[in-house]
Amino acid sequence: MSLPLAWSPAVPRGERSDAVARRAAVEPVLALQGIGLRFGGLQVLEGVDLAVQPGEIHALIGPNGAGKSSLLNIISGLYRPSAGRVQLGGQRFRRVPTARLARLGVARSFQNLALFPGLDLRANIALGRVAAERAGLFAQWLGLARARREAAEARQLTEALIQQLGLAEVADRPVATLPYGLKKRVELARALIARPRLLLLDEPLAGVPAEEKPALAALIREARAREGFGVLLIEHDLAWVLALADRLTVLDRGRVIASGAPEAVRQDPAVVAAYLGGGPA
Ligand SMILES: Nc1ncnc2c1ncn2[C@@H]1O[C@H](COP(=O)(O)OP(=O)(O)OP(=O)(O)O)[C@@H](O)[C@H]1O
Repeated sequence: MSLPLAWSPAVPRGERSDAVARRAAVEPVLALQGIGLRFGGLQVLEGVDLAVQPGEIHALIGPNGAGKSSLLNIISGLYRPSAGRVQLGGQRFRRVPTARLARLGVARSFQNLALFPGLDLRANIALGRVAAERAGLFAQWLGLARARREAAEARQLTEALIQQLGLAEVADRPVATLPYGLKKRVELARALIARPRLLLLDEPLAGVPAEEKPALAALIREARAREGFGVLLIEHDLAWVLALADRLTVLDRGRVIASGAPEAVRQDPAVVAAYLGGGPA
């Protein structure tokens, strides 16, 4: 028996680029060791181990209330785990320093869009670069060489992403006037402009019209192949998870009940039982 799901329409899975293969030889972009989380008497997570390799799209799935968002909040420093360590950018943390996330190579998109509706799309994307800039505001004000170089690079990257994500025709429009599917692309572009090593995506396809999902999923895969970053995503649309992810980790009531390639996980009896018992996530 396997999860009652049809495989999604083909997303080009693509060959992993040489750059991705080279980076795959190095350490994981994210490693969680023995993560536990308690809220009062509620044990939300317990003994969670998980690693994301460079160039890997890793999906975190599980029934409602399994602890997926809490785990993402721990990785981005919003929650402090009650046990375990998070390894990011070669460093191990009990609590990840949120203010240093960009410097640690992490970018995150949110379930509810966090865009500036009055600003045009180009400005929204460029803002994603600010946290990753090395030259401080003072250097920018002084017009120092490094700051000028970074500003030029940010403009180039913005334009490249606008092209790559198919946003050229709407680049000058205020984000508020864009349909939801395009707003999701802007949010993806804003995360990508920081050139992350780890991209955290919270329900990247939620609310996107069905006919636009294949294109958005393909854009995520293409960006990953081009840049070689690792992705950890939460997505409730399981058909798309199976099409997008290279690897799945399944949480149920705060514990990892399965981890592996999508086809193997899909047939795992514990996973089937968790979903059938609790209803699809
Ligand atoms: N800040 C908090 N305070 C208290 N309890 C919390 C907090 N955040 C999460 N929880 C609890 O932790 C458990 C896991 O919630 P979480 O949102 O992480 O699950 P999830 O797998 O993301 O669920 P869903 O798929 O429904 O979004 C739930 O019982 C939730 O009520």
